[in-house]
Amino acid sequence: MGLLKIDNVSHEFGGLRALDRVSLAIEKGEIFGLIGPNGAGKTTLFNLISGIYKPTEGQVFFKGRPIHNLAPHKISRLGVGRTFQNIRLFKKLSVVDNVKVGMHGVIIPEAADSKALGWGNKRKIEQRADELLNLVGLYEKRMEYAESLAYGEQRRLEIARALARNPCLLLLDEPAAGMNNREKEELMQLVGDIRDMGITILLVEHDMNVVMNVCDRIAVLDYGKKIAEGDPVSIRNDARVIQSYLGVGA
Ligand SMILES: Nc1ncnc2c1ncn2[C@@H]1O[C@H](COP(=O)(O)OP(=O)(O)OP(=O)(O)O)[C@@H](O)[C@H]1O
Repeated sequence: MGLLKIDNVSHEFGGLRALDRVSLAIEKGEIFGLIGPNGAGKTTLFNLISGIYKPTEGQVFFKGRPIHNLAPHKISRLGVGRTFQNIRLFKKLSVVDNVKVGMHGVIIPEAADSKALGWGNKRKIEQRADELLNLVGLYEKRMEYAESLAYGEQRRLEIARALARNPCLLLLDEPAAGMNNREKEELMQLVGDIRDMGITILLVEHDMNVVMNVCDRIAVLDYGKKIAEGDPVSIRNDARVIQSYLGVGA
C-alpha cells in the first residue's frame, strides 16, 4: 500500500463540486506532482489531506490509517507537513525563531530520551534549527527578520519550518510561485535533497519546468476530476492534458 492513498474523494462548496471522485496513491520516496488549470481543485485536495477540509465523500489513508476525519494538528503529528500558497511566516521574528516555532511539541528522533520537546530542551532545538537552516541555505541569515528575506528565501524558510515537524510526507503548495530562475534552480535542488533525506513530496506547481524536472510522477486535475496520471514524458504528450492545460508547444 502507498504512503498516501486518496480513495474516491469528492469535496463540495455549496453546489460547487471542487473535487469529483479523485483517487491517487503516492509511494514512499516519490516526488509526486499535482498540476492543472486555476480552480482545478489542487489546493482543495491539499486541504483535505491536511485535515482543513473534510471530504464530502471518499477516504484518505496515510500509512494505511484513515485520516480524513482527523483534526489538522493530529494529521501533522502523524507526519504530514505542508507549506501554503501564500507565505505564512512570522515576519517580525528572526529566521531561526520561525523554524523553532515549527518545532514546538515535536519529537526529535536523535534526542537521547526521545521525549516530546517543549521549549525546555534548548540546545537540541537550536542544533536542529541550525541543521535545517543549513539545508535550505539560510544559516547565514539566521538572525535576520523573516520579512527582510528575499521572496525565494522566504519560501525556503517556510519549507524549513515545515521540516521542523519531522514530516515523512511534505506537501508543497506552489513553492516556485514568484521565484526568479536562479531561485527556481535552488528550489529544485532543495526538493531533491529533501527526498534524499527519505521524505516523500507532493507538489502543486504551475511552473512546468520545475514540475517536469523534479517529479517522478504527475497527476492532472481539471474541473475537480483527475484526467491523467503518469511520468513527466507521458503527461507532456497526453492529448487531453495539452488541450486542457499545457497548450500546444508546451
Ligand atoms: N473556501 C471556498 N469556498 C468556495 N469555493 C471554493 C473555496 N475554495 C475553493 N473554492 C472553489 O473550488 C474550486 C477549486 O479551487 P482550488 O483552490 O482547489 O483550485 P486550485 O487548483 O488550487 O487553483 P489555483 O491553481 O488557482 O490555486 C474553484 O472553483 C474555487 O473557486
